Amino acid sequence: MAEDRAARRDAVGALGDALRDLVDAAVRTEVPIPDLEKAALLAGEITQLLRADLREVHEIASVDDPEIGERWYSPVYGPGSPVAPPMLVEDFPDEGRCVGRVTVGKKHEGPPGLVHGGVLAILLDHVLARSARAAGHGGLTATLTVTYRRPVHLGVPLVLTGRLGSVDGRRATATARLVAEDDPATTLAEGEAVLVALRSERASEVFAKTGRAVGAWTTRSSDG
Ligand SMILES: CCCCCCCCCC(=O)SCCNC(=O)CCNC(=O)[C@H](O)C(C)(C)COP(=O)(O)OP(=O)(O)OC[C@H]1O[C@@H](n2cnc3c(N)ncnc32)[C@H](O)[C@@H]1OP(=O)(O)O
Repeated sequence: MAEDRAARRDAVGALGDALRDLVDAAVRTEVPIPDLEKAALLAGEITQLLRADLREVHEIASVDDPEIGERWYSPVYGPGSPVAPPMLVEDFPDEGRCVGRVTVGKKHEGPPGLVHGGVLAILLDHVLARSARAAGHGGLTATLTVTYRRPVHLGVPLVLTGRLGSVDGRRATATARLVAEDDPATTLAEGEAVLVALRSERASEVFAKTGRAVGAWTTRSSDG
């Protein structure tokens, strides 16, 4: 009997939570060497359990909805991803806007106590692309410009706002701003992007190995 997808999503999210706790502990621990060795053995046992049934790298997860673009293992927002911060994102499609909320922990540290700049770039890229997609202009990031204005500290609740700018054929522009939740007047970082929607025949080529429909990366008309 096919598994219930909602129940599987719950289980994937619970494993994601547990693994994120594990990763946080792994990058912060100062336990003695024998405990590190024991933890490595235990982690190996978990790996063996999960490897009993693996997807190929291009295969889309059974919990995903590729038409809408919902990805349960997204490194940005995926509930099942051990490496995602994860960011919670809310779409406001009528306003061409989306808002992400995230607190970045030790695993994404750059300079001591600060968030890695590459991690800020991925968070900005996500809200930039998503603000366009939510308004019906799905596309790949063609250019991304990040301006780092202030150091961003670990453990601080952050708010990222992406806004769709102009749309010209398959090309859209978007801007994004990153602030601390408790100091919304101070810009910590900004992003600008050009997003280009794939022609449908090109999308078929690019995503052929997934064996699935991929409407979310083209200019959308029917997927929702
Ligand atoms: C709910 C989930 C939300 C998920 C959000 C996830 C966000 C993730 C975002 C990403 O990370 S995307 C992954 C990283 N990006 C890529 O992999 C893109 C790789 N590059 C390409 O595939 C192609 O270069 C690209 C699709 C961007 C453009 O190829 P095309 O062959 O479709 O472009 P073409 O040359 O036909 O140009 C189409 C239009 O775009 C314009 N264009 C293309 N590249 C451009 C560029 N770099 N800058 C400005 N404009 C550009 C081009 O001028 C033209 O404008 P016009 O129609 O007005 O003439």
